[in-house]
Amino acid sequence: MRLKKPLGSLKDKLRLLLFITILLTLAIGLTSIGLSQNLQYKLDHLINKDVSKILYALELSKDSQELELITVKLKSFSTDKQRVELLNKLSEQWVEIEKKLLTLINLEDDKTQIQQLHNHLDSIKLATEQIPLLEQLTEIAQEAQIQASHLHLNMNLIEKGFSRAISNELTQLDQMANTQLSQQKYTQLQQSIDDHRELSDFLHKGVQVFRLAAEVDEGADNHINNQLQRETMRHYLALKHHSISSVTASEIKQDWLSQIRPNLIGPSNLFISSRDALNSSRIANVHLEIQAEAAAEIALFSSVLVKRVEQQVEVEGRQLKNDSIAFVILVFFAGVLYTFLIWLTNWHFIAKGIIQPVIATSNAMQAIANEKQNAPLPQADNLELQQMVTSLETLRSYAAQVKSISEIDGLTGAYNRRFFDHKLSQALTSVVHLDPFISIILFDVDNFKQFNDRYGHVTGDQCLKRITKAIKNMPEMQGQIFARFGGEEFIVFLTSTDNRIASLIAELMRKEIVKLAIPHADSLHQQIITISVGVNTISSDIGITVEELIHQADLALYQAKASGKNTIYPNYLEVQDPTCRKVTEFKA
Ligand SMILES: Nc1nc2c(ncn2[C@@H]2O[C@H](COP(=O)(O)OP(=O)(O)OP(=O)(O)O)[C@@H](O)[C@H]2O)c(=O)[nH]1
Repeated sequence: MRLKKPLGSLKDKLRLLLFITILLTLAIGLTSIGLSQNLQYKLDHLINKDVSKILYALELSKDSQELELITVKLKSFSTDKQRVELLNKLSEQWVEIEKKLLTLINLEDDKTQIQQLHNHLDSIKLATEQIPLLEQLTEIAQEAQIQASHLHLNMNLIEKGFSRAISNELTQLDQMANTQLSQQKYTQLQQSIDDHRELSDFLHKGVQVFRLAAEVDEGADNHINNQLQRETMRHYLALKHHSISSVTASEIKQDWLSQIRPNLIGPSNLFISSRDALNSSRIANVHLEIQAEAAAEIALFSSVLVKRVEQQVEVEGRQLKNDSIAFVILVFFAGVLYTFLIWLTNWHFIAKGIIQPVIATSNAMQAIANEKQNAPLPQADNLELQQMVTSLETLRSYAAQVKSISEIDGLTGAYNRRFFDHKLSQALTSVVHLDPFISIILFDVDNFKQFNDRYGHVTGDQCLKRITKAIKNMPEMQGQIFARFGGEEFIVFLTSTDNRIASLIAELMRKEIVKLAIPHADSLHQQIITISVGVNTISSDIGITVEELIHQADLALYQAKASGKNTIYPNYLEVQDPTCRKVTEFKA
């Protein structure tokens, strides 16, 4: 057997509705907050992280390029002050680059990128560690450079002095030769000519030495400078071993050789200084290249990072746009769903649970008030409504009882006088328009006082009940208003029934009572209960009141009584059939 589902309370349902609404509101609210925070986070990430990353990466690239520029300048500085300034700038630039790398590490989420940034930090460390060495190398290079320049200058001055002195000596020899020629001192002249030639050769060789020494370049390749050195030394040796017979020229020779020698052979001669300058600046340049390479790598990394973050920003921006659209759509549909659910729950709980039952109850009450006993009651789907329906059922039951009380005679079960009057009044109102005739049958139990007196009131009551039952069960009485008129008097009214038919029915009624054969010792008619019947008929075109109609029926009854009882007396106001008045025709 299927168990009936217990009804829930509307109050509980409304509480549940409130709970669901709060839950729904909270769910939608929390989801919206969550989604908007997610969007906010993404936006923050885009603006604060990605954009900052691009800015720092761009600055990093710029700083790295500046550092490269410093390394280039450091390869060709001219003064020591400039060198020191450039080296300081180099250190500062590395510090700046390091700071930006650290900021980028903080901004970066990608582990590979972070690792790369750390690698660059390591190369910065190496580069900065090399700066003191670079300082030394550039200093040595510069000193060697200065030394070489100094020697060049020295050689230049010696060359000028040498050329001037030898030229003077040659001029003097020329003059001496001219004098000897004029004096025709041919032997001496020959000696002067020889001395002049020797000195001229010496000058020529010396000029060769100076020319070669001047070609030594600190910027040139060591191979070239070595060749120059060999060449110079060869010419120097030739100069040194140049034979000069003149004592004076020989002294001049020795003097100039002693001046030239330290510059070419000394501990820090022109070639050594040039090589030192070249080598030191070469090593410094290698170190500067390493620095420049590290900077270039950082610059390259920065530009790649910028591109990558730009692409990331583009993707994230697109994603953010899509997320924003999705968020708006989601919130819109959540709102629609929320409204729909609120409407649905309201409809279910308020419209269906309250308004519809109230209307149904109102209709049911209206029906009860209109005495429609079979009117449907509302369908209960909650406890409160169930209580209301139960009350309505009770009310309907009470209404039915009241109706019954107000219409039915308590003893006999026939209609009562009030109901009869009401129905007759209605019939009289309608008969004017519809019924051609309306007849009243009024009967009274004969000698009932004596019956009561002899058999008692209880038996009298039973007698009245049997009479009522017998009359009610007559086929002719079906659908007719049969009422207890008062005491032992009963009344019937028959619509659309003329006096003749009504009289026939009245006679059948009288016979029905006779048939009952209720013993009545004091009756003059076979010592059984009998009735006397008065019939009154009116036609529809006669305006008559209920009281008058009944009064006429009462007069007919009186006539029946007066005629010896157990008889009927038909009265018809508009007499069409005179035989109707002949009471004897109906006698049993
Ligand atoms: N048992 C009983 N008697 C009733 C009831 N109502 C009225 N009666 C009695 O009916 C009797 C009517 O008496 P009467 O008016 O003298 O009429 P009657 O004796 O029938 O005489 P007639 O009408 O001339 O034949 C009274 O004795 C009433 O007490 C009732 O409900 N039960």
